[in-house]
Amino acid sequence: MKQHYDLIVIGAGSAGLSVAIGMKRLGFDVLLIERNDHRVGGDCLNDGCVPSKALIHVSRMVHQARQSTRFGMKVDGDIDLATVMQYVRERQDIIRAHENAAYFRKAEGLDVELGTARFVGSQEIEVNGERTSAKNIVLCTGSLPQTLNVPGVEQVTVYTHQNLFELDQLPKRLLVVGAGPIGMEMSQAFRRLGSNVTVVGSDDRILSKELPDASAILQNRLEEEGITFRLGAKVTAFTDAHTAEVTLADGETEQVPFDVVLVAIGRTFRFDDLNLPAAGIDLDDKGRLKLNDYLQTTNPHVFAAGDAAAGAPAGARYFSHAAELHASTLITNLISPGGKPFDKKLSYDNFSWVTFTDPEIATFGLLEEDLKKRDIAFERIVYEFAQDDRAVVEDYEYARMILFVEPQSINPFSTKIFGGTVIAPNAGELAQELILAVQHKLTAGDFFNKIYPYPTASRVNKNVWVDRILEGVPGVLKKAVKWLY
Ligand SMILES: Cc1cc2nc3c(=O)[nH]c(=O)nc-3n(C[C@H](O)[C@H](O)[C@H](O)COP(=O)(O)OP(=O)(O)OC[C@H]3O[C@@H](n4cnc5c(N)ncnc54)[C@H](O)[C@@H]3O)c2cc1C
Ligand SMILES: NC(=O)c1ccc[n+]([C@@H]2O[C@H](COP(=O)([O-])OP(=O)(O)OC[C@H]3O[C@@H](n4cnc5c(N)ncnc54)[C@H](O)[C@@H]3O)[C@@H](O)[C@H]2O)c1
Repeated sequence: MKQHYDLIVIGAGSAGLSVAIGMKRLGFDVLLIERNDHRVGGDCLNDGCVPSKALIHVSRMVHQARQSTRFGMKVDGDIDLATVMQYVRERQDIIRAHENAAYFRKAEGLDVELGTARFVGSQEIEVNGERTSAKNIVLCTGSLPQTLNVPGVEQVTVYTHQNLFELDQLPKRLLVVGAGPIGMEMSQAFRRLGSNVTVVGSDDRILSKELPDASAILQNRLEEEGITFRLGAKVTAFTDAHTAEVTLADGETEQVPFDVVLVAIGRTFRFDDLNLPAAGIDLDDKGRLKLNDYLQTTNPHVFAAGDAAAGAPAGARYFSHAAELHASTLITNLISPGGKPFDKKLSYDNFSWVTFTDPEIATFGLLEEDLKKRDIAFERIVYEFAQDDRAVVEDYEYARMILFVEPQSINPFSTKIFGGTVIAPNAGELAQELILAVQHKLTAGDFFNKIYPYPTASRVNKNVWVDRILEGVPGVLKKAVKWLY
């Protein structure tokens, strides 16, 4: 470790790796600090995206195998969770082979220090008993699962995403507290692997950050798969190590027995070990880093990226690709000589995310509430997949696309998309064209004039426009065309 760097990055998760590698490749002298080698890759690799998506993959295979009994196949027996988790760990190890301290030192020439960093001055850090400083420092320290503080919780082994993937026996009864993305992805995965799953969610619908259409379609599918929901409800106590007292929406209470309880009720932060006061870095009233539009803390030399940037004025987005967006925004600003007036503000206008349930939910661009808040005139168009041949042959007619688009004008080909949601199998892939369309202001005509091979699933991206365009051609134009014919 040197005495001084151009940049110090604390935390080697999605955010820290993007900032550190990006700046190093641009020729800067960068120190990356992470608690220990096993944490390199952060939540995403170790106990977030990667293990959850590997588990979802296995559970989908099991589910599809069971579905084939409909066609006369004989499928029975139970899965062995230890073997499933072995697969999950193998997949993580493949990625870990190129996400570890030794690899980044050799392949990227990064200085990587394994230890817990703390501020000892405005631009000075102490790690492993040694001090170092930098022109700028980026906090990429992530977030933690919120804890469920109810009476009796001390008698319960509470699982969060941090220890869920250590389970080696399938719980017969899984209680999931929280109906957000972790709760929904994991409920379905465990249900498909064979657990009886009950979900307790405090909002009156699942995935309350999504459009109500998406919540309703997904809940219906999950109920068909056998998941039980208690919504508008809360776990108010644990009466013993395997029983939760749930207060329901109508005020009644219900005792819910369980073998394992997974708590996924959002994120929180702990900054105590960083000694932020030594660097003049303030927190906001929610305990998040106080940030401006440029991801700068109250110390002008210290910035934040990734989950740690949840206090940004643009809002909180807890995603690996949000960390990448923060990293590119920061790097652009750090290397541009202009200063504030020319710097890039963090914006989520072109942001998107996917919830990897089956069906998936992909949400992108400006949301309905953004459009209303900004007083932007829009129309909501809905495409039911029941009209699509591919959806019919593959049995997903329930799927739906909702787009927020410019109001119909004299030229129906010119309509642009502001944003929307697709709920369908592989919605994350179907939506990629739409995401590009939002970002590059493509028009209805661009989709209408594209020849989509029949019957690709993404033909829906054209079909959503067809009726609107044909009906939108002005009558006088139709008459003129007929007269000329
Ligand atoms: C179950 C689950 C599934 C998810 N699925 C997806 C998904 O499919 N797609 C998606 O985009 N997002 C997903 N996410 C969210 C995504 O994992 C996070 O948004 C992302 O990992 C955040 O990255 P980060 O770099 O900000 O933080 P982290 O990955 O948490 O990294 C922060 C690092 O900082 C280190 N650190 C903290 N303090 C110090 C210190 N003082 N000194 C040294 N090191 C320190 C920590 O050890 C940690 O490794 C999921 C999350 C969970 C929990
Ligand atoms: N596919 C993906 O990209 C993906 C997958 C998983 C997680 N993530 C990220 O991880 C973050 C954390 O996920 P999460 O699901 O924990 O958080 P979340 O905040 O998105 O959802 C938690 C849900 O729990 C509810 N809740 C809060 N307190 C409760 C209580 N006491 N009892 C019952 N319900 C309660 C909340 O109202 C909310 O609906 C998400 O914001 C998401 O960005 C992303």
